[in-house]
Amino acid sequence: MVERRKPIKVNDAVDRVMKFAVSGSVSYLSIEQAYGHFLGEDLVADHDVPSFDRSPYDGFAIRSIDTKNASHTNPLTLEVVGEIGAGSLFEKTVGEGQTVRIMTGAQIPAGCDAVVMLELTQEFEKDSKPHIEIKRSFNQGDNISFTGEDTKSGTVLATKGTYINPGIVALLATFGYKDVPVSSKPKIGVIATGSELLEVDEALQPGKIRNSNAYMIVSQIERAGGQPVYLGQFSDDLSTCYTQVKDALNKVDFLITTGGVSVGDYDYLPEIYQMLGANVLFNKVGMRPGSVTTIAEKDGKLLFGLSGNPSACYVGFELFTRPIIRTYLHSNHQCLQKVSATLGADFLKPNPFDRFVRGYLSYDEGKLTATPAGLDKSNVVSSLGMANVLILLPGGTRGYKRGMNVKVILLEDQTGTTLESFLSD
Ligand SMILES: Nc1nc2c(c(=O)[nH]1)N[C@H]1C(S)=C(S)[C@@H](COP(=O)(O)OP(=O)(O)OC[C@H]3O[C@@H](n4cnc5c(N)ncnc54)[C@H](O)[C@@H]3O)O[C@H]1N2
Ligand code: MOO
Ligand SMILES: [Mg+2]
Repeated sequence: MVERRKPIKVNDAVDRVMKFAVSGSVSYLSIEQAYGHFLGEDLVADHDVPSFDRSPYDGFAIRSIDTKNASHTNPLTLEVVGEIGAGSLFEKTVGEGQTVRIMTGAQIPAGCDAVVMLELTQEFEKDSKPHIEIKRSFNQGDNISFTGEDTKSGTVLATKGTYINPGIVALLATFGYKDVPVSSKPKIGVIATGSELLEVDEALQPGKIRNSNAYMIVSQIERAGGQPVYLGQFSDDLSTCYTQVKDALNKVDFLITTGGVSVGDYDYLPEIYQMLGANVLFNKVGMRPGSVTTIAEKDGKLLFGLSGNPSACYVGFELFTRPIIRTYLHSNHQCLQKVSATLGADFLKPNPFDRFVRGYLSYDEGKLTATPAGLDKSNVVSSLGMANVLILLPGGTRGYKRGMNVKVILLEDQTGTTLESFLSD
């Protein structure tokens, strides 16, 4: 009689795995390479931005006091005593009745406290000297971009573990990070098991399939921020698979295997964990797909035994491996975000287990709709291509009808959420 496995709840499973989460080290990359990595330390402004009062317009820097009585009927004439573009300085102090032609981004000259846009002035020559006419008054500070108005020195602009998007790259450059401290990516080994597996460039043969999981998982690792180390595909042979898994553990931070975790004659992973003396955290989860997901730990190193079925493999990775990767990268938003959406199609099949249905989000007049992406079986691959969310349908006796409110897990989001909020939502 085959062992009967006792399923645990998805949240308990996530919690058990996360007890073994560790953070990695910090290394340096040039700013050109930093995009797509994760900050290895807090990004703190070490100077005010801007670091000097500057003009937000092309125009004239003036002393507002001079314009006190200026109006349409009483135009004010000022002598233009200089001209500065961005990056240049006006070295003298501007005096009464004087102005300096100034370009966007240039430092406000000493003596001036406001800027008039070019369009509001009339330029002319008097006594062979350039002058302007202004027909309204200005207040102190009008049209000045003040020191520190963008950000003040000492402000934490992004915390350690933040995903480096193009905006973060702009901040890194602003604060002079030629070399950027980044979280070192965890090395994650990938082994595919199965005697039915063909290489991706092999022609189909009777009873065989191409190994899609390995390439899918490698991409999921990259999307999550890890560094995949593909170690190959192996036939269902106990001693080969054992040796491969044992050797792999010395080379990587975590190891993912796909296939061989169920109760079939050639499902060797449970035996391999036993031979390794690994501590199996669970081998059955109350979820579909991915109920056979098995996770073990050997000397603190996690072994993710993901299902061979493509959709089950995919979901198991996003729920259990991704938060481990993000923790390694120092993120405190390790888990994928959950948001509310309207279910876009009936899903009438009830199931005692929680379902994670591959779906896609659409945005209809500000309303989020999540629609199942295709056939919802754990052995299908076709529904994965369109999936950008997992629609969470809690287990129970009822089916779900179009229009109902559901939670969805955002697969492509980089912000994430805390473990606490993921588990409580
Ligand atoms: N008697 C039972 N049978 C099964 C149970 C069960 O509880 N009792 N669980 C079913 C569930 S649920 C799943 S999910 C699968 C899990 O199977 P394994 O993780 O042991 O994976 P395999 O047996 O190796 O393969 C399953 C399936 O996936 C295909 N596969 C495997 N590797 C790949 C790959 N790299 N790329 C693409 N496809 C792959 C393989 O050909 C099989 O079709 O077990 C059920 N059975
Ligand atoms: O682990 Mo299986 O995916 O529940 O189908
Ligand atoms: Mg099997």
